[in-house]
Amino acid sequence: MAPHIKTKMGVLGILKTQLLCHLIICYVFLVSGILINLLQLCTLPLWAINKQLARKINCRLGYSIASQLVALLEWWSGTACTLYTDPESYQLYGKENAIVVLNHNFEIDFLTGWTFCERFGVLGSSKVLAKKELSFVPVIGWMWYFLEIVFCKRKWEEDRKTVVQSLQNLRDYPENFWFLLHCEGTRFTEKKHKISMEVAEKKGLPKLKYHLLPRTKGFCVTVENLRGTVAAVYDSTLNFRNNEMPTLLGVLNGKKYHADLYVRRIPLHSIPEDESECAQWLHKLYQEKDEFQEHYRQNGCFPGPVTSPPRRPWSLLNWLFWVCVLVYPICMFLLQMLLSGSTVTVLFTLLFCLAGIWDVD
Ligand SMILES: CC/C=C\C/C=C\C/C=C\C/C=C\C/C=C\C/C=C\CCC(=O)SCCNC(=O)CCNC(=O)[C@H](O)C(C)(C)COP(=O)(O)OP(=O)(O)OC[C@H]1O[C@@H](n2cnc3c(N)ncnc32)[C@H](O)[C@@H]1OP(=O)(O)O
Ligand SMILES: CCCCCCCCCCCCCCCC(=O)OC[C@@H](O)COP(=O)(O)O
Repeated sequence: MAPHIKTKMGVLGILKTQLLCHLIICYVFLVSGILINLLQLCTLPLWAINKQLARKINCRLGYSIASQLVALLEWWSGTACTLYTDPESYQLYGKENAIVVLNHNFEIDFLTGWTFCERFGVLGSSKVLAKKELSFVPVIGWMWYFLEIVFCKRKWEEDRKTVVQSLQNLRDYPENFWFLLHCEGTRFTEKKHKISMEVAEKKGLPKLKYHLLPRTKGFCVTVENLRGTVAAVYDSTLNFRNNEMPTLLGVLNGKKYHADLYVRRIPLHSIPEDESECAQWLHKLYQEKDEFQEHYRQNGCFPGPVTSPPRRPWSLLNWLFWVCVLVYPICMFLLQMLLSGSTVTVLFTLLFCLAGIWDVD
């Protein structure tokens, strides 16, 4: 490689680890996010007049928030996303509603999931059965309120009514959506795995090596309420190459990961209607998922053909748009402070700028 190219890449790499860059990224995300949340609030009166139009507008607004984090993964960190799936199913991704059943092992599961949504054009309308606490997270949680995300307290007696109602609301959703379910209900840890396998033993269910015992209520109620609306279940298993445990901070620092996602499309009509049979079906699915994980450990890849979807420019363009809109005013503000003539203001501004440039490593 020519030395000047190597140096250029090195400079970019160093830039990605700089606190100042991180501060700018966070500032752009937070300020644009709050602005978009406010715009979403403005669509409230429209819901009464034209609900479907309000939903479509909110999908676009939601896209503008979520795709910034996606841009961070696919453009800033350059993380590669490989999809293992059969070509016939590939043709249908993004063109139908689906329930996505995904393992939950990594901090950036949600971001990788979003990245696949982006590549198949369903990012703005993507849904999830999420824990209630996430609805209070500024920007993302508030955005989710307008995107009709289904929240649960993970106490079935309290959730039953609200989850069913929220799922019923999605029956006439005007955009194709993927509904994500982490049936394990929480992120995998060795401790949780041990407890969950004790539950499996008590219930006479086969042990799982790589997954927690799935909670079946959420899955069964989702299948029941979205039957006729959703075409298939996408059984998805995610791993990262080289046993990496990726983090959001790693992504922010520009660290490149490699995600491998194995997806099987299972038509919804092949899933039993009876609740206990449906639960049994899910347990069997998780035993199969365990086998796929074993295959990955043994071979470093999933079975089946590789058909990686290309990244699209929209997430990057949206991000650059917000950077242009929001970085200029803050630069002007800092300049004004520096030119203010007040020693205290100038000192504080300089200190602030230096703190940003300072290399914490
Ligand atoms: C082509 C590309 C394809 C795919 C691309 C991939 C993805 C993209 C898709 C979409 C992206 C969209 C969005 C992504 C963005 C963000 C996501 C972010 C965050 C979400 C993460 C979460 O919040 S996870 C937590 C919340 N979700 C869940 O919990 C869902 C699963 N849980 C359930 O379904 C539960 O049933 C419930 C929540 C509905 C109710 O829970 P509860 O516990 O009250 O009731 P249960 O009946 O389920 O449980 C009690 C029974 O469980 C037994 N038990 C006790 N202890 C355990 C244990 N440790 N493990 C297992 N089981 C246990 C207990 O004995 C009870 O048994 P019974 O026999 O009595 O029923
Ligand atoms: C651009 C600058 C970066 C700004 C930071 C953005 C942060 C976005 C946070 C979005 C959070 C959305 C998803 C979080 C996933 C998550 O939290 O899943 C919860 C599950 O594990 C279950 O949790 P638990 O069982 O309670 O451990």
